[in-house]
Amino acid sequence: MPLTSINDRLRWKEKPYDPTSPSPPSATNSSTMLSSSSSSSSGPSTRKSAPKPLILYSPEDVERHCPCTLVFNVLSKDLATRLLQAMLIDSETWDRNRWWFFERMVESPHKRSYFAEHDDDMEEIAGWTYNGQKQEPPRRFLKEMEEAKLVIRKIVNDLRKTRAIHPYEVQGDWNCNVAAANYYAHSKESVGWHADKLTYLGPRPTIGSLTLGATRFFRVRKMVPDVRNPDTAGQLISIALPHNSLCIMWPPMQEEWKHEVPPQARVTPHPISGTARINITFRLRREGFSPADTPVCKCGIAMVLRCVFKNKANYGRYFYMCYASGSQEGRTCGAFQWVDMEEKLGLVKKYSTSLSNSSSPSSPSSLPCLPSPSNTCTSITPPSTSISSTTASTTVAVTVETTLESAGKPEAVNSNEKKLSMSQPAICDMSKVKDQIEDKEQDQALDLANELDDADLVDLADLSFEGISESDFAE
Ligand SMILES: O=C(O)CCC(=O)C(=O)O
Ligand SMILES: [Fe+2]
Repeated sequence: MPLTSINDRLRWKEKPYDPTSPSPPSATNSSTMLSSSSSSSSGPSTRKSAPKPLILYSPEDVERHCPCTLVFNVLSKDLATRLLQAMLIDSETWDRNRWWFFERMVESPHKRSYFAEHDDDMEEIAGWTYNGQKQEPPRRFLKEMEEAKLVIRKIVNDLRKTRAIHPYEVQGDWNCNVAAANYYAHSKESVGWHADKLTYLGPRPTIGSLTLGATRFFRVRKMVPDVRNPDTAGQLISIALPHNSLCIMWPPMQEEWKHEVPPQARVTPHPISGTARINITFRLRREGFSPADTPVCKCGIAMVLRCVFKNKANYGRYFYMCYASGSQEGRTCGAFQWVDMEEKLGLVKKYSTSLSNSSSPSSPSSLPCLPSPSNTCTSITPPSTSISSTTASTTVAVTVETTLESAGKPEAVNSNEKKLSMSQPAICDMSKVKDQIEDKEQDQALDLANELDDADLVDLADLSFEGISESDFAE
């Protein structure tokens, strides 16, 4: 019988024991494990300056530490079993991703396939380019995937009603019309550090990631220092994902965080799949971000849409860049172009007072919520608040008005948060954020996050490195 309430599903009574965990869950209530021991794959956790890794088992802890929601027992037991069985059969004909890594062709340490809901989606996905290469035509959603999609769509949309929706996100209902599926045969199969590509999903996507079969750790780390807690930049967070769990990655997960499924020493076999794990990421193929809307560089290959997270001056701006290096022996034409996301999304902007920290019109730092101190928009003061425009402070007063009619009046979603109204002006007082942290500290935290990337190159060179290897070619 399917569980009916989200609250039921968010509660997981039995925590699975995973022998590969450095700190297996205890019988006590505490499900957040703090451990300084490094996990099976080396990485930033070994660095002296890196904050201690966290290992999370409970939805409450996941919600607290990263922009993800974990839902246990998401499908009925029967549907989860049928879907796992159908995907195991289907996965026999899936393939590994291949791409150029410097001068050699490498392949992903897992198998992968794409699925589409409708015929139009099929045609469009057939035009998608990943790793600078045209993809195999997608498969049609299996009948069990259609069933799962309905459940996942409802959960995501119900939760979205309780969250602040950024103007760049899809407005109205979220749908999952495409899916990428991964097959990890055993504990050593993995996917490296990456963020899911925005090219065809658009900015600030929501992704529903379903796990079937063996429990694996899903690791996330924040690349952008949290202005309220810069020490956590680069912190490794491992989340145990058991059979029939849904991990919803909310924005700005793909802009500001990276994720991976690391190799493990061993996994506890699942009764149906043994050591294998199937993952299905349900996604929304977004209007305005089709191959026809994507610029092509001199290499004749679709460029990739990305967001700046390292450079402070351009932080949060989107750009297209050449992504041919994965397809032509590591060569790229170096093409680069900024995207005016507000214009692309048809948002109308009004700058109401002075911007002492003047930002480019195309920078989303001119929008409420950015830089985002957390996964939700918490630093929004009511529209009626008057704005100080003293030049010494970094007060940024921005009125944003969108052409979208969908949103209603502002509405409190909890004691601290106000739902962002799309049709009314919203004001973000940056001086409050700025007060909490000196510029220097921000730079240091940003440096730490960047340094951690360099550490990855050394430690994870054979598997993944941000920007170069499998990590960025995963999707
Ligand atoms: O297997 C997982 O949980 C993650 C897969 C993933 O990150 C992807 O497909 O982009
Ligand atoms: Fe991913």
